[in-house]
Amino acid sequence: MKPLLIRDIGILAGIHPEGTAVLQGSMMANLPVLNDAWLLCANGFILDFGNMNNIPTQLPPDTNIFSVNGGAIFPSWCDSHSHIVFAASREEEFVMKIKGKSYEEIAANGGGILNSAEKMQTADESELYDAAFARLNDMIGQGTGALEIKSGYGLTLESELKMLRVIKRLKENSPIPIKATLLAAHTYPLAYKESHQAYISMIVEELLPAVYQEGLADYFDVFCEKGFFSVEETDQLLAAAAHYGLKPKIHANQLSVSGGVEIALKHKAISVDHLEATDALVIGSMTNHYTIATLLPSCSLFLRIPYANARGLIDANIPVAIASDYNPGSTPSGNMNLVVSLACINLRMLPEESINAATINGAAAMELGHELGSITKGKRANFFITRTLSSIAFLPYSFGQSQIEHIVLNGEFY
Ligand SMILES: N=CN[C@@H](CCC(=O)O)C(=O)O
Ligand SMILES: [Zn+2]
Repeated sequence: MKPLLIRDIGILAGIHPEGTAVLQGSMMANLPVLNDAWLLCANGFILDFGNMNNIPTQLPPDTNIFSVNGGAIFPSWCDSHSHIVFAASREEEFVMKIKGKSYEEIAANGGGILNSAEKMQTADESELYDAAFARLNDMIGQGTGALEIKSGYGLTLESELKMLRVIKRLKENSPIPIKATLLAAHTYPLAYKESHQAYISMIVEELLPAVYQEGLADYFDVFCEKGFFSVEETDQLLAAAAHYGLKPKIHANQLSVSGGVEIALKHKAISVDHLEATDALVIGSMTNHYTIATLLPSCSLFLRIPYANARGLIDANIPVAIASDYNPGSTPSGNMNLVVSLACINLRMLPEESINAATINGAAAMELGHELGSITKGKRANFFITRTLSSIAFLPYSFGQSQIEHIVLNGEFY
């Protein structure tokens, strides 16, 4: 791998100082930039950067020199919440929603997660892998440079393991870091509708030990919601997962104020995700914890549900990340550029706040902050190069229109 010097960078964005772990409160609006810059990468990492006035004259041998002619560079998006392993799309539910059915009504009639789970039972593992790899590739092309992927469409021992093995293969073959999350507690399979404890026992006594043995998961997730998993069931599951060293990243308060946030905080969750239904009490309970609030504005757009109270969370000094939630039901899109625009438009986050939420705070929500999420010396050289931008704000402002011209991963053009 040859060293790479990029020159004539109009805006080099996200040059957070070494050691910046996560941003909260007013710091979220601080996106440090350098204008008229160069950037040097070697062995897959960021070696140095500076102003064009001081471009290095002594370069490592064989350095490739590339001018971006005034284009901007941003650290790759760190997408900390996705469900990209699935067997089939669900556009029939999309049409049902257009005709007036709600997400809950569709789910209660065997659609939703159960619809995906039924198809997962018979899905071929290598076909699942190929389809997920194609989605991953699309996301990388849209600027994503780190990704979390959940199971949760298996809902049986065999199918959850099948999904996690697909994620493991994606991890092994992906050019970007991937974190795996066990989400067997996504919904109750029909057979367990009246015997929740039997399904929980399967997760605790069979699935968790098997997942641990094969090293298939980094995190544990529960959909804590009315009609899905109760607070008590979530508590029980998170305690069991902790025995296997799996920290929580949970779905909470998507459809109602569920108590999921408080139980996640009790178990020291890395993040609580969704929060479309969040009142002042929930925000109050999150202050003085390190748990990140991961907001998913494309899900609100697609389901026509309320948007999370990002301003309330930021004003209460809670670190906010944003992520795609790419899945076949509530968010069939993994485009983080759109997520960043929606965060500005509908979460009323400033462009700087949105970009930080999708980069450095997204990395923190996957415990990858030491290697990703900013343009910092020593970090992995994952970033994207855009056309010339009149300002940082132009990126989210030009919503739905890609400004990306090149992707660099591990210090090489992708
Ligand atoms: N809410 C739970 N899980 C997914 C949707 C799953 C589905 O509908 O397939 C979400 O994050 O939105
Ligand atoms: Zn989700």
